[in-house]
Amino acid sequence: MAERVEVMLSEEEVDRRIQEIGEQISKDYAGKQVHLVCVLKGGSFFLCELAKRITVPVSLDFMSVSSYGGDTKSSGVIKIVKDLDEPLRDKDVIVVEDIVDSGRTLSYLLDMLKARGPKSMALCTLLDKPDRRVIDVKVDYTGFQIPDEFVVGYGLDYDQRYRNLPYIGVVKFD
Ligand SMILES: O=P(O)(O)OC[C@H]1O[C@H](OP(=O)(O)OP(=O)(O)O)[C@H](O)[C@@H]1O
Ligand SMILES: Nc1nc2[nH]cnc2c(=O)[nH]1
Repeated sequence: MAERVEVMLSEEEVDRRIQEIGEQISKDYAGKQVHLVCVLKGGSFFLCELAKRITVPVSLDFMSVSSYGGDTKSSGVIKIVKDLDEPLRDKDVIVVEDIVDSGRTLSYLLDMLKARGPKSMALCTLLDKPDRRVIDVKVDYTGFQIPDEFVVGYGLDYDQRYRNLPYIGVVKFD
C-alpha cells in the first residue's frame, strides 16, 4: 500500500502564524522574561521556531513524558521520563506543545507544573483539535484549530517518522 502525505497547512502558513504568536507573546510579556517549557518530542520543532520570534528575554527547559499504558491510559495520568532541569518557582512559564487532542496529557501536566509555584503559567500549542476534547484545557495561544484528522510534520510523527516535515500534513494510504 502506497503512503503519501497531503499538505494541510503549508510551510508558509505555519511560519506566518508562528511569527504572529511570537509577536503576541512579546507584547503580552513586555518587561518580563519568559520561561518556555517544551514537551518532547513533538513540541521541539515549534519551540525552536517560536523562541526565535520572541523579543523579550527567553529561557528554555525540556521535559519528556509518557502515558501509563493499560487501564490508566484514558485517565491521562502520565509518567515523567525526563524532568525539567530548573525549578519553576516565580517564573513566567509558557508550556509549548505541538498538539492538544483529548486534552488528557496537558490537563494532567499543567496541574502538576502549577504545583511547583510558577508566577504565571500559560499554554501555547501549534495545533488544537477541539472536536476531540475529553478534558477541558485552557489554551492561551493557538496556532491553528484543525479538524479531527491524524496529522504529521512539524514535530508530529507517524510511527516516529515525518517529524521533520516543515509543514503539517495528513498521511494517506492509496
Ligand atoms: O491531548 P492528548 O490526547 O493528551 O494528546 C496530546 C499529546 O499527544 C502528543 O504527544 P505524543 O504522545 O504523541 O508524544 P511525542 O510528542 O513524543 O510524539 C502531543 O505532543 C501531546 O503531548
Ligand atoms: N502525530 C500525531 N500525534 C497526535 N497526538 C494526538 N493527536 C495527534 C495527531 O493528530 N498526530
